[in-house]
Amino acid sequence: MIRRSDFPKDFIFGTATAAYQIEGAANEDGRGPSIWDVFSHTPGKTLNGDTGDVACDHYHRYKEDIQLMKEIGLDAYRFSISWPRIMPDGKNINQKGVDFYNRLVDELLKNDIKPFVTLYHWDLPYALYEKGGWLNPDIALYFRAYATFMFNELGDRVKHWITLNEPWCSSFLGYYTGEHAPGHQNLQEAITAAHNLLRAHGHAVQAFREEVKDGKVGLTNVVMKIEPGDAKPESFLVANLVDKFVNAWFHDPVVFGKYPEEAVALYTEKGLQVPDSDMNIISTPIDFFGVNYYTRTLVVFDMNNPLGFSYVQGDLPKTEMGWEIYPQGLFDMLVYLKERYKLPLYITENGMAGPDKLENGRVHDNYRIEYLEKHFEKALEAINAGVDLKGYFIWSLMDNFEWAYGYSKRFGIIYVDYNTQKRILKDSALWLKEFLKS
Ligand SMILES: N=[N+]=NCCCCNC(=O)[C@@H]1[C@H]2[C@H](O)[C@@H](O)[C@H](O)[C@@H](CO)[C@@H]12
Repeated sequence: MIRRSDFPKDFIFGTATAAYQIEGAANEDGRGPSIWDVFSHTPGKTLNGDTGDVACDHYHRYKEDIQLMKEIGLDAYRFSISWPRIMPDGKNINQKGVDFYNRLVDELLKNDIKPFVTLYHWDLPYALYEKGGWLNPDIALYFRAYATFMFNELGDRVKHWITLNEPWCSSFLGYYTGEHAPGHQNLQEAITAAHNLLRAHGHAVQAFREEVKDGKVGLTNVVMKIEPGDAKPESFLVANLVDKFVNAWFHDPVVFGKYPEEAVALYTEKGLQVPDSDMNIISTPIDFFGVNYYTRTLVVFDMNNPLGFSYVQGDLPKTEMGWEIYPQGLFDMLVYLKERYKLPLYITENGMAGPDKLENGRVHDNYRIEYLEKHFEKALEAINAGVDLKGYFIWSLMDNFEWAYGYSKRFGIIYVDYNTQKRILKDSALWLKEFLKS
C-alpha cells in the first residue's frame, strides 16, 4: 500500500480548481463577462443550459473551503484568477476583484496552504473577445499587462505561477471542434489562437522575470498518451503524428522555439498557415511544466478524416467522462516529458468523474480512491525512474461546473449539494486525509 512517506520529503500534495468552475458571483463586485459567461448562456452550448453564474459560490464560501483543505491536510492549492474580475473591460482594474484574491491568498497562507496560481483558465474577458480575442496578436500584450499587474499584486506572497491552463483546449476545443467557448469551428483559427496563446505565455514569463525574482513560473498542458487503436502499421504512424499535434505542439515551441516539423508539414500540405513569429519570446525559459493527465487517447488511420485519423474507443474501464482509466499513461508521459524537455514537472491535474451518490450523508467513492492510488503509484514509479516530479494536484477539490457538461460530472473529493451549497467530504477525501499522515 503506497504511503506518503514513500515520496520525497518536500513533495507537495494539493488539489486544483478554476475560477469559472467554482466561484459563482458572476455579476458581483464589478466582475465583467467572460467568453464562458456568454457561451454558457447561449442555448444549446452546455448540458441543461448550466452556467457558472453561481457554481459552488466559492467567492463567498472560500473561508469554509479553505478550512476543509486544512482538515484534509493539503500542502497546496492550485486555483485560477478570473481575468474579467480583475479587468472587466480587459484593461481597467476592478479593485473589488483584486481584493478577493488578496483575501483568498492571505487566508490560504494563514492556514499553511501554499497557493499555486493559474493566470488563465479559459475565462477570457468578453470585451477582449470583441477585439478579436486569441485571434488578435495584440492579445499577448493585453495578457502581459494583466500578468504584470497580478505579479505585482500577489508576487510577494505567491511564488508558484502557471501562465495558461491547457492552451490545446482553449485553441482546439474553442476554435476547431467548437465544444468550448468561443465555439468557433475553423482549423486555421485554432492554429492562430494556439500561436497567440503561446505568445501570451512567453510575454508573461518575460514580465515574471522582471517582477518576481524569487518565484517559479511554468505552463500547464493537457498531456494525453496517444496510442494506436488497432494493429495496422499506419495506425502507429498516425499515433505518432497525433502526439505531435496534441502534445509536442504546445511543449516544443516553449523549449525549442519551434513547432514539430511533421505536424507543420501536414498543416502546410492542407493549405493552412502556421505562424512562426516571436518564437524567441515563446521560448523564454520556464521553471517547470504542469502536467494535466487524465487518460490515453486511441487513434487509427482514417482516409475519410481531413487529418487522416479518427479517435476510437478503448476497452479499459472508463470514468463518467468515457475516459479510459490508464495509470500507465501517466508514467509513460512523465518519463517522455523528462527525457524530451529536461524540466521539473508538477502534476497540476489528475482525477476522475465518478457516479457519486449521496447515501446517508456519505459518498462511497471507492473507485476514486482506487484511481488515485494507482496514479499515485505511477507518479512514484516515475520519480524512482529519475523524473524530477515536485508535486501532485488532484482534480478537483470539489464538484464543480464541468464546462459543456455543466454540473453533471463530479470530479471532486468533496461533494457539493448544489441545492444547499453544502460540502460533504467523500470517502476519497477521508482516505486522502489518512494518506497524507502515512
Ligand atoms: N478524449 N479525451 N480526453 C482527455 C481530454 C481532456 C481534456 N480536458 C481536460 O483536460 C480538462 C481539464 C481542465 O483543466 C479542467 O478545467 C477540467 O474540469 C478537467 C476535467 O475535464 C480537465
